Amino acid sequence: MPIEALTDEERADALDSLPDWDYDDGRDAISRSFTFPDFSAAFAFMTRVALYAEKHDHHPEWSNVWNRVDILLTTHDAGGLSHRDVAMAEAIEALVE
Ligand SMILES: C[C@H](O)[C@H](O)[C@H]1CNC2=NC(N)=NC(=O)C2=N1
Repeated sequence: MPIEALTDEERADALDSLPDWDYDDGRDAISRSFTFPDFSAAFAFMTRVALYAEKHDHHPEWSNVWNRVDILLTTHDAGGLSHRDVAMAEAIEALVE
């Protein structure tokens, strides 16, 4: 079964439930920046996200500069935002709590 992008209604609900994430209209993606006390903490966070990504076969677009990690989530196989991105954003939120 191919992965489907979210419907407009599903997308609106997802964005409501993820208030700290920005919506990128051009990419049909969500993004958020995280800052940590130092590189070590940022990289530890990335390691935890990476483990989630491998387990769920869903991978972030991201970059890291010292204590900052910028994450963008979209589903390449769906050409836009899917339930996989929402699940990953929720998992990331739980990781940083
Ligand atoms: C073959 C493999 O299952 C796919 O390429 C997976 C891997 N990780 C992925 N990650 C993301 N973000 N989108 C995808 O469509 C995707 N597809």
